[in-house]
Amino acid sequence: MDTSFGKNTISVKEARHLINCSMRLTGTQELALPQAHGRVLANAVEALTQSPPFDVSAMDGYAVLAADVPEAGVVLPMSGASKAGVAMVPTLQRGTCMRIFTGAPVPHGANAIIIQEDVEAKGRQISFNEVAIEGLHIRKAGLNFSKGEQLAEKGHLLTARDIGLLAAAGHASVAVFHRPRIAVLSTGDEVAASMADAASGQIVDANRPALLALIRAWGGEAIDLGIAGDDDAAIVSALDGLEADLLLVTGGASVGEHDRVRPVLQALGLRFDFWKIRMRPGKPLMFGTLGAMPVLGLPGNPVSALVCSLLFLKPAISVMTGGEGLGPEFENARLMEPIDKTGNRDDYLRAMVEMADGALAVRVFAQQDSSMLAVLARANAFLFRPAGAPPADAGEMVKVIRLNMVPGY
Ligand SMILES: Nc1nc2c(c(=O)[nH]1)N[C@H]1C(S)=C(S)[C@@H](COP(=O)(O)OP(=O)(O)OC[C@H]3O[C@@H](n4cnc5c(N)ncnc54)[C@H](O)[C@@H]3O)O[C@H]1N2
Ligand code: MOO
Repeated sequence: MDTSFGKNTISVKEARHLINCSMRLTGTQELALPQAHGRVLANAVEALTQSPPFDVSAMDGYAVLAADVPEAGVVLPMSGASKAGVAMVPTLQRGTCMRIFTGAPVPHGANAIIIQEDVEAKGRQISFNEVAIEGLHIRKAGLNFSKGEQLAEKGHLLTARDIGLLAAAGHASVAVFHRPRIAVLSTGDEVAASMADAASGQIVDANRPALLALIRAWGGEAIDLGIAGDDDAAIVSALDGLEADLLLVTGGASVGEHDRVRPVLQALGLRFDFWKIRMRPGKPLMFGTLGAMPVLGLPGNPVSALVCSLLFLKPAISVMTGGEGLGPEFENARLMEPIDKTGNRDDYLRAMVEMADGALAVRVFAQQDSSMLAVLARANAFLFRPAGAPPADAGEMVKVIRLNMVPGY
């Protein structure tokens, strides 16, 4: 634990571990399937029924016993029909055929479907222009899934595809984790809520809107605490009565005497786990707990705040909803242009990746200032360089994080 607030810095991995360890699992609730979209499953889900429930036809045509149509030119009388949705499965008499429609149960005694384009119907006499092969155009019972088969794992984020699948498997509702309640407070005398509110010398708050959006995209319930200026009373009042699973504060994490967040939180009883990590951008990240509530203090620079969100907030939300709290995925890419050596912090450089000769290629933006949200918004990747990495030439392999692989980022 760093209580000196000055010299010691910890690695991204250590910081993520400390943050994740402080996250508590939210409770669970049962939600009707359409409402469960985007939520995280609290239990594994099994099929309550098999699909299809019985052998069904995949085509409109005629059901036959394959042995009755061993060659083209056979003529069979039509003895009835099988339609989708009927309660009774009909029985096919040998030496006859039955009209059948897509999704209808295959009659007992039939084992092949000849599509209607391959027959000539003269009244009830059906002439087959194709040979019947056993199993042709039949979807066997349980082809899609069988009863009791596990269809989704605990911790899975439900997509629209899952919702359809679980409905087909007989579920009307599922147990999901509550959305973690995550509060966001922007700080700083210079920060205004909008252009209309901005006095001379102020800038418009970028971090709070972006963080609120990320919280929602990553499965949390966002609580907007607004903006507090650099004065103790405003910060205390913004936090008054707050009940949240995590508090995010942006700005005021650094060392200036106007950076009031840290001293105020400390006066309120915040127990610090760390302050400062070996990464760029995002060095002055702080983390601790205020009573039972974890508090993540993000740097005020917008790019720093958003890089830290990807590396720490997303995993933290995942832990609170039963996930493993892993960091973003790295992929290999070939450098298109040389890059400089890295300093004593891990670097997350704003970059562009593209496909070249079937593999990822990457180049970094010339401007990497952590205030430049315009560059971050244009970037589609971070190029990761570990602290102390030497210069790298065009053609060398490097690690990248593709931003369009991260939902909502
Ligand atoms: N002497 C030192 N100065 C600084 C250090 C340091 O180690 N020694 N670290 C620098 C680094 S790195 C960062 S990152 C910033 C972090 O500063 P704070 O977290 O205290 O943030 P502020 O000073 O309040 O703001 C920094 C920057 O970001 C703008 N900002 C703040 N909030 C918002 C917001 N909600 N929306 C848009 N922009 C925001 C603010 O106006 C400043 O320009 O400290 C360095 N300084
Ligand atoms: O770490 Mo600061 O976030 O470099 O700008």
